[in-house]
Amino acid sequence: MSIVLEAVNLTKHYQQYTALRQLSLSIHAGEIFCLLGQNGAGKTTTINLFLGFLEASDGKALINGIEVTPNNTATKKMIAYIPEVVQLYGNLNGIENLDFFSRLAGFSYPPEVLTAFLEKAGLQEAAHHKRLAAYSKGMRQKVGIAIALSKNADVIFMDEPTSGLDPMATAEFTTICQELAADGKTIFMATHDIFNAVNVGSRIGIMKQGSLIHTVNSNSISAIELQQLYLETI
Ligand SMILES: Nc1ncnc2c1ncn2[C@@H]1O[C@H](COP(=O)(O)OP(=O)(O)OP(=O)(O)O)[C@@H](O)[C@H]1O
Repeated sequence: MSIVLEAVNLTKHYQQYTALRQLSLSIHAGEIFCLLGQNGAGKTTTINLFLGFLEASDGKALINGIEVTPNNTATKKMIAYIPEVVQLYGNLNGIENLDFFSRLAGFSYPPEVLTAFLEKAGLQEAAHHKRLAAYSKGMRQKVGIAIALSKNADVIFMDEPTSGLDPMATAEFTTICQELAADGKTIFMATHDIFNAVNVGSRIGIMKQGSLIHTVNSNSISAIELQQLYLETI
């Protein structure tokens, strides 16, 4: 499998403070990588460096072998970002939001294709024509996933995707992520949800104070063991 995301000694300083310290990591196509760590451990900083929202102080972030910082426009086309709360237009419905945001990214699709993206993202058809203001957090997230699909992104970054989701919505979210990964999409998520990380992730990283301390394969560890390792690490 090809390496889609790569960090090479990736480092970020804010004045004297080091938020990310020499992160080296390779993530392959079809992987779901979950990054755990306490508040302030450096998870969002890592994502922001891959997104090109921040410039590295040292080292580099690469997407499909292309370094992010000097090639921001090219790498942005390969990725999508789903924040903790997906910002959409409350007075537009699901289809209209998807149409708007996919056009912003330079794509124009007929209604049946937009519908297919929403279905692939797990949004029930009955909701497609409802105004976003009536959507739950899980439904908004599905529109976010549909936008990522419409952009043809290879990599989807997610920040705290399961926070505030009920167990049913979390289980649905897990299934959708696994389907996306089976289609070859790469998912990188920052999360505090240890149980979900074991369930959905193919690999899990644990960060402490800007350093990646452990990476483990999810099939080699139980949720209880991961929780133990996490508590010993942080
Ligand atoms: N713009 C900034 N200026 C100064 N320090 C910053 C800035 N952004 C982040 N930091 C610091 O960098 C560290 C890492 O922050 P980051 O947001 O990456 O953590 P996190 O692991 O995502 O935390 P959380 O789980 O709370 O989202 C924190 O100590 C934070 O205060």
